[in-house]
Amino acid sequence: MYRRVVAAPLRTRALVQARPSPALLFSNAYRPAASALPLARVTIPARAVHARAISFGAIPRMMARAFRIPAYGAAVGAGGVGYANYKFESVRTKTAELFGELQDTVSSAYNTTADTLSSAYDATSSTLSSALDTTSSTISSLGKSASDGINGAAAEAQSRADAFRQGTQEWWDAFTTQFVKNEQSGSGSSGDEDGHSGRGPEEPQNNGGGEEAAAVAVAAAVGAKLEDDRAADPFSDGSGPEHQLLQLTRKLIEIRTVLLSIDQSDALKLPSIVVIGSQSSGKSSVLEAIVGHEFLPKGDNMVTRRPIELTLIHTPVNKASSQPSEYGVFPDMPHLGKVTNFSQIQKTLTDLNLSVPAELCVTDEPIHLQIHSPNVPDLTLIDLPGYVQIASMDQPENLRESIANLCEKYIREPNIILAVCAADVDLANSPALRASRRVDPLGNRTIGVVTKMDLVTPQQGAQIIRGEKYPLHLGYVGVVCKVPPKAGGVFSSIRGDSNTTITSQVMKREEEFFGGENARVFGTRDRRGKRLLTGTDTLRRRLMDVLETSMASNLHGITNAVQLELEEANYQFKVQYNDRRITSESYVAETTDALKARFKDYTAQFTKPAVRSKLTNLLEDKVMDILEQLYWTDARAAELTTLGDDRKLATEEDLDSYWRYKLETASSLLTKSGVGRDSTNMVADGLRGLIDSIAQGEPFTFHPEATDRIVDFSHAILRQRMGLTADQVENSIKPFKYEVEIEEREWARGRDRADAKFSEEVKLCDAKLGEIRNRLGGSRRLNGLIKHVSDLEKWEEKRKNKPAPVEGEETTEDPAPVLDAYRYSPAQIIDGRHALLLSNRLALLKMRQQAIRSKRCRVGPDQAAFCPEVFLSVVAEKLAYTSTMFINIELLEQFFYQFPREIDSRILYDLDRDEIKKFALENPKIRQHLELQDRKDKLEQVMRSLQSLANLQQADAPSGDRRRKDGLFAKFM
Ligand SMILES: Nc1nc2c(ncn2[C@@H]2O[C@H](COP(=O)(O)OP(=O)(O)OP(=O)(O)O)[C@@H](O)[C@H]2O)c(=O)[nH]1
Repeated sequence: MYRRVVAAPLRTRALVQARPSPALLFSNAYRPAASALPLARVTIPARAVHARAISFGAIPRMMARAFRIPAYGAAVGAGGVGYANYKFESVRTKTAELFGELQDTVSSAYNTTADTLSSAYDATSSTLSSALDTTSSTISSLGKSASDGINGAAAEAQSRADAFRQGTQEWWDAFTTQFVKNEQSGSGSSGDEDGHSGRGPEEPQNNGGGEEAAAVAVAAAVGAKLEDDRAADPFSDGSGPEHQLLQLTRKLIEIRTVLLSIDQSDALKLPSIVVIGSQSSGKSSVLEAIVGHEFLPKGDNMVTRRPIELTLIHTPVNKASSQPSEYGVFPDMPHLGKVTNFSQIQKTLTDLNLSVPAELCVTDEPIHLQIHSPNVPDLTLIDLPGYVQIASMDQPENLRESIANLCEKYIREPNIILAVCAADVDLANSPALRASRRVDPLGNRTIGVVTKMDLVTPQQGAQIIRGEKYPLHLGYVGVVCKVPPKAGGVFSSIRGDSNTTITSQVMKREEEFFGGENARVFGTRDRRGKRLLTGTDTLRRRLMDVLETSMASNLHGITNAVQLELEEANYQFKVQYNDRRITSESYVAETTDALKARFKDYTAQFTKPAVRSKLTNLLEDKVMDILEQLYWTDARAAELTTLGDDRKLATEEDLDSYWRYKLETASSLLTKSGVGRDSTNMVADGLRGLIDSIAQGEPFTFHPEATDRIVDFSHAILRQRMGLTADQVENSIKPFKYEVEIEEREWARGRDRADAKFSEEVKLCDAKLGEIRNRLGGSRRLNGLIKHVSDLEKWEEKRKNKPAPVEGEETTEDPAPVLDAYRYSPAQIIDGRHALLLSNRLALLKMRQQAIRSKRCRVGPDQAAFCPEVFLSVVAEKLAYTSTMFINIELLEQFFYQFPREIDSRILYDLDRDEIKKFALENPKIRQHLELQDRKDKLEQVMRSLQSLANLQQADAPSGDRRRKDGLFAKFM
């Protein structure tokens, strides 16, 4: 169906024309000089070697296809010669038609062939002469009539085209080489390219004549080369029509995979081959024979529970590459990578199947597996759970129905059905055939595979695959897929035997079974005159052909559907995203940039004045605590205010040492209160709050894991810096623990701040008192309650201070102020106690505020003992100032430097491709954007592939059209 045109070099053509015609060669008259041949080869230009890779393999294959010449025919002997005679007639007629097409190819291939033959002749030069003599005498003994026949056939061919002669010359060269070889070895191969033995009873058994010899020779040359080619690469990737066919199938399989990843709608589906059959009918054995490895789950406990979508990808052997040429890939589990061990593939498949709970038993969630191998054809196959007759006790009741529904879903159009039936079970009972008939009554897309042919007699087997009882348009193929047991009863398999695949073992066994004596039975034809199809190899090739044809016939519909989907996707992309393309990577980069920018904005809260002010507030709160602890609770507190008003006391030196020590204690309490730790904690808490707030805003609400990461690493930075910072701060304020020098200006500022702080405190107390007042219902009630609580406390005090009673003396108890007890609830009593405290505190605060505002406190730092509030406020400010400097250097600057870098390294660079993708898809808006973009891209990719397929078909138009115009599956009619 494909034609290649290769221009032959002039010198080569001349050489071809110098060869004798086949007619002459078959006659007794021709006696080639043994020495002349090698001499002739020497003249072939070296560059012609290059042509071998392109065209040498194509000739025998095409010839074999065209002539259907059995390679086995090469066996020299009377039987073989008889068969050759029969074939030669068809050779003679078909060659004339085909040589027109083949001429150019053959001519160009001449260089290569001649080159090959040259070396072959060199190697056999010593025996060539005698071999040719033997040949000639054999031909001679076959009779003159045969010779005439040959001459006639050749003359007819010669009259049809000059080119035919040139091509024939080529074939003669091939023939002579092979013939000599066969003469020497006395052996030949058997079977045609479809795997048939080609030894059917209808074939003539004529044993004599030169025609037979010619046919034997051509068949031998073609067959041997075909076998050579197959051995090198059974699904050749070389040039030539088969290559194009494979390209077409492969491209369609690629397209199918992309389409499946876009969506599962039926409109965008290219066909696949679905394997159905009852349990133990041999489905797995057939698939494994096709793949060449034992890799499917095995076991009694219904181990196939999910559809296994198998994509076989033919990969040519690349000896130079260190990469494995044979491996499996689970696309849904990329972390597994290339699995080269097929036992591992089997284990993974078993685990994936058994992950379906026993109570469910089957599910329609498929497992995807790709197998790359030089030994597999490009195919897509779906293995389904086997039909069961009745569910066992531990299986769900509706199992039969579930499996049937699952198969029903997969055998819908456009899929091709591979209905597997065992030969030893009546086809009438085959659930696979029954299911396929429902959806494909004519069997237009059903291939029957009859397994276990060895379990019935050849006659019965042949009868089944004739398909007369249950006809299928695509027919039946009989196979024997059980791998022969090794000595010791163990099935031989690929494991531990790298040179033998299951395929070769199965093929060997099938060759024995369908060949030999059984060849008479299986070599017959069915009612439509078609050969019975037998053997796994035939099945493989048939599947390739059917899949390719089916896919190609779906091409038009798919192209239209893809075009429509693409237009819609383009429109949506324009409308929704204004054609703006994004990637997961760009989204991550944008997000981290935004995070850094937001972080920078927020850091404005951490300027030095801002931190200083916060620290000052912290320390002033401490000051208030110290004042309360040392002064406000001191019974002599009022005394200090009075002393301050005493004009006789000029400086604090004139003051009672009690107040001077008190001031020192207060100063010490403040400077030794853990300022380093507290101030560092305060700033670090501020930073934590900042990070929490920016990491929780959009878009991080969609990325909980990333948020946790940010929080974790920012906290880690802080933890790392905090100890050091606290120590540094503590060291820096150490001098203030011994001496505090105060300037006038500082004192004045401290006084103002102390005054303000007291005002604040007064306000707070007022507010609290106001709350209690409101709760009680007015000032009168508040005052009454305060008085009552005060009396109560006095009574309690008195009672506490009362001396212990002397034994024997009568004791008298002062009555508690119970009168008002019934007027207040316990909660009000508690409020009353608070109110009493607050009013006392208010009185004190107001008194001390007066002191702070007094003339004395305005004088300056030498009056510090009179005005501890002002002094402590100044110290607090100094501590805050110094602490801020060191916190800024040791903590803030470090954090501001490290945090953005950590964002880059922990989010931007630390994520691998999958994590980046996962991150982007977490954001629903981005996911929609990416999904639409991905869909559009894939549809465009599919459109491009479809376009290139159209080009491929156009390039192949003459033969391709011929086949297509006959309609779907025309080649199998
Ligand atoms: N004699 C003979 N036995 C075969 C042949 N093909 C398969 N078997 C045997 O039949 C049994 C079932 O074969 P499988 O390939 O596991 O059948 P299956 O349809 O995949 O079975 P389930 O996965 O259980 O549905 C195995 O013991 C095979 O060895 C054959 O051509 N001849």
